[in-house]
Amino acid sequence: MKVVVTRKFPDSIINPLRDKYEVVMWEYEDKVMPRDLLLQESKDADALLVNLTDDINDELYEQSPKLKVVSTMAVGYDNIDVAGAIERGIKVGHTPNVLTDATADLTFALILASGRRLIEAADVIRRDEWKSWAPFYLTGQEVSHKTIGIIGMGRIGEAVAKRAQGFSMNILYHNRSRKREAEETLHASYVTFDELLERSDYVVLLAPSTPETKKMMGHEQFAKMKKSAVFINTSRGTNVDEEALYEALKTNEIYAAGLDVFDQEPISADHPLLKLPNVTAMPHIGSAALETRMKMAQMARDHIIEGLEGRDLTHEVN
Ligand SMILES: NC(=O)C1=CN([C@@H]2O[C@H](COP(=O)(O)OP(=O)(O)OC[C@H]3O[C@@H](n4cnc5c(N)ncnc54)[C@H](OP(=O)(O)O)[C@@H]3O)[C@@H](O)[C@H]2O)C=CC1
Ligand SMILES: O=CC(=O)O
Repeated sequence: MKVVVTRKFPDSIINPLRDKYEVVMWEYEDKVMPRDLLLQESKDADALLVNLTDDINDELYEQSPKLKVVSTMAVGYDNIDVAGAIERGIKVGHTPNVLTDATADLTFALILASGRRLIEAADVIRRDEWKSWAPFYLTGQEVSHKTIGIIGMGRIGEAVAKRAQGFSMNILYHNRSRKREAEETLHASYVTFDELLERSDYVVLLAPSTPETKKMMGHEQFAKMKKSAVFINTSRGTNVDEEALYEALKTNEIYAAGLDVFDQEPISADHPLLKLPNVTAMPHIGSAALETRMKMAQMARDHIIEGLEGRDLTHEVN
């Protein structure tokens, strides 16, 4: 059987696949496998080990009759046509849980960095512009004791809430469904989307990218936020209307934003958002801790073996 791997992985990850199957692996870790090559190699492939930059869609399924497993090294699977896969009996695997803490850590780092202007302050020193201590120099927003509103209180949302408890924050959340257990253990209050926007000092978006969440943060939503509020997005860029976010930040309708994800990735340095001092931007590194990425790679690899051996995938999307 043939497995196509769309990024270069270390031998320790790939050798267990090589022991059993023919493996075709793209030669770069940091470059996307060209679409035409992916399509070419997928024609007789039994399984694909992919990531969030690969578009796995009908065009690919139609020309890959042997395909049995698509395993992505990510928890989000908005780049995969899951319904199309299921229709064809193709199993789809993803990597939840192992990246929850690392992504929650990065989310909280963005909360602190955006609220307390850390990147702006570090840049002042690098540019040799620090003149003296001053009473109101580089003052930001407090984090401790403030209200955090989590949109998408799932695995990562709950892990962010746990961190927020350590900062004595008041925790609000909004999901499509209530999570009574989380309300008890995390002392979180369920509120409507609008109430969350109106009351939160830190609005944190952690809902997946779906047709329902597309641009769920737009002009109307930013207008409802406090002028002193900080917006954090570690979910997907498609969940935000970036023009509306730019306007809200530029006109001080909101205080700041911390962003790990963008509508177009990689975002260009010319993008208007990146010209604003009150934007802290990261290149989609939510889960980028070495130990985490190794666990994700192992899990994604193991899903290939499980699927090709005819077993259920440990973390199957259905
Ligand atoms: N920046 C990065 O590097 C990373 C980003 N991510 C992103 O984070 C997302 C969340 O991951 P994870 O916590 O593991 O996923 P979960 O599925 O555990 O949580 C997602 C939560 O979002 C809620 N949700 C879904 N649709 C809506 C909606 N329309 N409105 C409000 N809430 C909604 C769900 O609750 P309910 O169904 O009740 O609405 C659920 O509680 C991923 O899908 C991915 O996009 C993940 C890892 C790393
Ligand atoms: O964005 C990352 C993911 O795992 O999803």
